[in-house]
Amino acid sequence: MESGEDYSLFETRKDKGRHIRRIYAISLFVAICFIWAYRLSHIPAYGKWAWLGLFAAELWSGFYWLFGQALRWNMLFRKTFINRLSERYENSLPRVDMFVFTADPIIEPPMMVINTVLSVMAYDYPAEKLSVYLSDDAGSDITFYALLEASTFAKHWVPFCKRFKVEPRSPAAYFNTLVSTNSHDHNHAKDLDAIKKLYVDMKRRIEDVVKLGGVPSEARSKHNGFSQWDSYYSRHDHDTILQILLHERNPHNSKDVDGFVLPTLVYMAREKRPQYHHNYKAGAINSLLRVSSRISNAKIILIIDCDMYSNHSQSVRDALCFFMDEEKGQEIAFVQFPQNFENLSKNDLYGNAISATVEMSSPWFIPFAYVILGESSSTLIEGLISGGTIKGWWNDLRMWLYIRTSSYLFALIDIVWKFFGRSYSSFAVTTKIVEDDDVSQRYKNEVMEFGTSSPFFTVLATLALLHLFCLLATIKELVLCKVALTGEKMALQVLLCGFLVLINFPIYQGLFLRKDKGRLPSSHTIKSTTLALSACIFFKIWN
Ligand SMILES: O=c1ccn([C@@H]2O[C@H](COP(=O)(O)OP(=O)(O)O[C@H]3O[C@H](CO)[C@@H](O)[C@H](O)[C@H]3O)[C@@H](O)[C@H]2O)c(=O)[nH]1
Ligand SMILES: [Mn+2]
Repeated sequence: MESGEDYSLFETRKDKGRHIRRIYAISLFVAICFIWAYRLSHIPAYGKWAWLGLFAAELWSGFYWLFGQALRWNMLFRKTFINRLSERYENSLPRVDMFVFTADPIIEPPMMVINTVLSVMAYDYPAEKLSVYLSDDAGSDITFYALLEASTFAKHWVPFCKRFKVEPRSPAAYFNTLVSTNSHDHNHAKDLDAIKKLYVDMKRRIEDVVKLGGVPSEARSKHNGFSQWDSYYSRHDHDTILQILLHERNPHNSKDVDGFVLPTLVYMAREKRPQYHHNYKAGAINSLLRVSSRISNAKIILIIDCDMYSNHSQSVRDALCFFMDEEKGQEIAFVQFPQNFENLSKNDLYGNAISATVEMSSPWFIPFAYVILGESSSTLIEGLISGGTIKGWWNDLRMWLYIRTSSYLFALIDIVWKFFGRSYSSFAVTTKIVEDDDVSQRYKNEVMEFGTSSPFFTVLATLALLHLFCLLATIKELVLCKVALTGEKMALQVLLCGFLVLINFPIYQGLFLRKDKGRLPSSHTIKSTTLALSACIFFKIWN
């Protein structure tokens, strides 16, 4: 057998710039050590505890940064050769089962779920070898209704994707990319209009059912699958609900409009009883493994959350390049695709928060400045290289600060609670941002999305208002010349507060200025203003 470079189905390359990257990382680490040394060698007599608090924060940020380097120290890039795969194996490709998970028709809207389902049904792969299973942990007939609609829409969508080599194959994501590009191809434009109309009609029907909170009896009577809900007691207490919507053994209802067979499509809500723990997604995977083994029994399984559509039609083939590589395939059991978050930020967020309370003229200022400037410019460059914008980078910086002051705080509270044997966490499923046209418009304009009500936002908004009050108070003192601060300290305070206010700007906008649906709910405006004002009054009296 041939072997080597020109034969393998994938190759692994090292990062070319790794030496520069490492030297840079080391220099940043040295600067961080200097910051720690400064904190330890300059402990003041007055305000000792605040100083040590800062040291603790910097120690944590420093270690956090250090752990992050583990991902960057030895970066590897992998490339697959799908042409070689199809040259050798096109006629003997293995079956692939695809598991999609959903758990709540409100938090995870059925439209989002079926867009994910459709994106994997339309993979560029022999359809008779593909099966899609939707696990619904809410056991919701609304989700089942949406999947039924999707099975009909797939008959048009899958051939459309193949005809025009559509990318990405989630209909919502694809239609979003079209806003700017005008099609010159007459056939394409005509078919596009038709498919869009089908999609919009389906979307309206599904959203009507969601608004209604149940499937109307007319729609129910069209499919006997709904009868499985007759014995349904609650989402925590029901029999197994299993419906095969598309299967090649049912020739009347398994082909697309061009007459080609579609992937198998199955809906499942596993049996649930209050006395047995369901074990979340892991429990659902377990049940689907058993069910799928009786229906399609593929040895390759792709697992995807309902909020993560597949953004490339070749993804299955990419994964197979690893599994089927003659030399190294035997050692590979698991392939992880990178995740891109569209409604958050393009990069993972990392960095450093170091309060620059050291005086600018002191040599100790250098490591502070180096770490802050060095880290922010490298994240900026990294962002720009991977196709981001300056505004996006600035938003990332914001998100990073927001996440650390809200979700980390809640995670800490949760851990403390758990330590005392209680669980406080009510977040079994992460809240998803519902994609509609307004939302995607705001996303394109890089406007932050709040919309939903969450205790996270109260914390964020209260802190943001405190920063604002702090800046106003400092400016007031400056104007009234009440305090004789040295120019340098004052400048730093204004700089720091000003920076925080700038970072928090979208929150003030969300609280007071915006009118759209993505603004902060007015209950938050009232709550956080009250909290921030009472904190101010409290400190005023206390001092
Ligand atoms: O009882 C449950 C709870 C959740 N899910 C599904 O599990 C997936 C992940 O849940 P989500 O709330 O979206 O969690 P995230 O924080 O977004 O998920 C991250 O963290 C999870 C584990 O905590 C991983 O499973 C995910 O892949 C990873 O993206 C979703 O499809 C849910 O529908 C279930 O099927 N059953
Ligand atoms: Mn998720």
